[in-house]
Amino acid sequence: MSHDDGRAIGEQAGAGEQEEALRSSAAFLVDEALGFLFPAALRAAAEVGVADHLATGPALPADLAAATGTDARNLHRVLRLLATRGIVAEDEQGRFALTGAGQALRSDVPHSARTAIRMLTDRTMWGPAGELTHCLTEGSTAFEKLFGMPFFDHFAKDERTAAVFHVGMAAMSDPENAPIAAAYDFPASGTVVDIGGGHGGLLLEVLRRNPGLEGVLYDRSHVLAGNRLDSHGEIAGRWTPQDGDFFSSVPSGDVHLLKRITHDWDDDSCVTLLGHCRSALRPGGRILVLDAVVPPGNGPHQSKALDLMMMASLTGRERTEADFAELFGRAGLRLSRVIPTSTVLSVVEGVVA
Ligand SMILES: C[S@@+](CC[C@H](N)C(=O)[O-])C[C@H]1O[C@@H](n2cnc3c(N)ncnc32)[C@H](O)[C@@H]1O
Repeated sequence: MSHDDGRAIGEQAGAGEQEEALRSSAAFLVDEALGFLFPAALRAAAEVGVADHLATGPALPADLAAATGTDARNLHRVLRLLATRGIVAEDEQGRFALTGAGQALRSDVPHSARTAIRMLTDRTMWGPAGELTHCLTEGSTAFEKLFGMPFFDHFAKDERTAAVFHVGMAAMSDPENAPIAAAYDFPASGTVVDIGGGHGGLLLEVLRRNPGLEGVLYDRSHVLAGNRLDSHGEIAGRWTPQDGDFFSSVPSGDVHLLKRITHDWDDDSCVTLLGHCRSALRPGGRILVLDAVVPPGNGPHQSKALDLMMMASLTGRERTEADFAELFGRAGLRLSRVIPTSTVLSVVEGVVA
């Protein structure tokens, strides 16, 4: 939220007016600093499963507390803050109900955001974000300072955080997968390789829409174990899981998908990875980077926030179209098209140069 019209204080007339403007600006900044408590409340509500207990209708905090095994007075305080942002609404009898936005906090609805919220506000994300100053002064990731190893190495060693991350990542991706699969005109036949495909939600949508295609889900073995494709009989026999390290090699195919992969990594690592894709691409093949393209200007965009998560927890960054063109060029590829989708992500298409 922007506070004023962007004019510098000195441009506003009169000392009294200047002081008033500063008073109001200071109050604005304090409110902004307190803003971190909203995701904290959202996290708490997601953790204890408040929304699942509101699925059948409004409830008093005392009843909700009994159902969730929480402290009634403290739960009321959390709900009161969530109500200020339209997640729940309190009625005149003091009962809280889910709003339209709040429905997506339930676990039992399609595209539930509950596990995505738990992942995005987990201590593996929240801790490093609180150490952004380290990134500024040292120019390096805060994750390693706090956890002693790189982000994905930690998940390979710690089952709890791995489950939180990969389940949450699949949930965050879930509403994006069908629109992305629909936005691109895939070839009628051939092999699509989803590189770092996680639990496979995108590959599932691509294979469903394109019955002539086969797929490979490529990721670490502990991630593949949680894949969603096994439970979808309609694509049985048309896909294989493949375990590997994408910095060593990638499976060959006609279309390589990289969804929310390049933003995790620094430029040199991306060039290595894109180079492996280029070598493994069959003649006439394409690489589809599915990431946000940071728009110019001062307007808000999810990529500008996520970029700081990449800075704090990983070595990557969100990129502009020019950044992608440069990366592709360094890997012997040519950026052929950028196709916007109805999600925050675009399809950035690359072909062999
Ligand atoms: C940000 S997640 C994106 C997952 C999925 N593409 C999506 O959009 O939901 C990054 C994925 O890259 C995988 N990954 C990270 N390092 C890898 C490596 N060296 N080799 C293979 N996969 C890797 C992770 O396990 C994870 O599934």
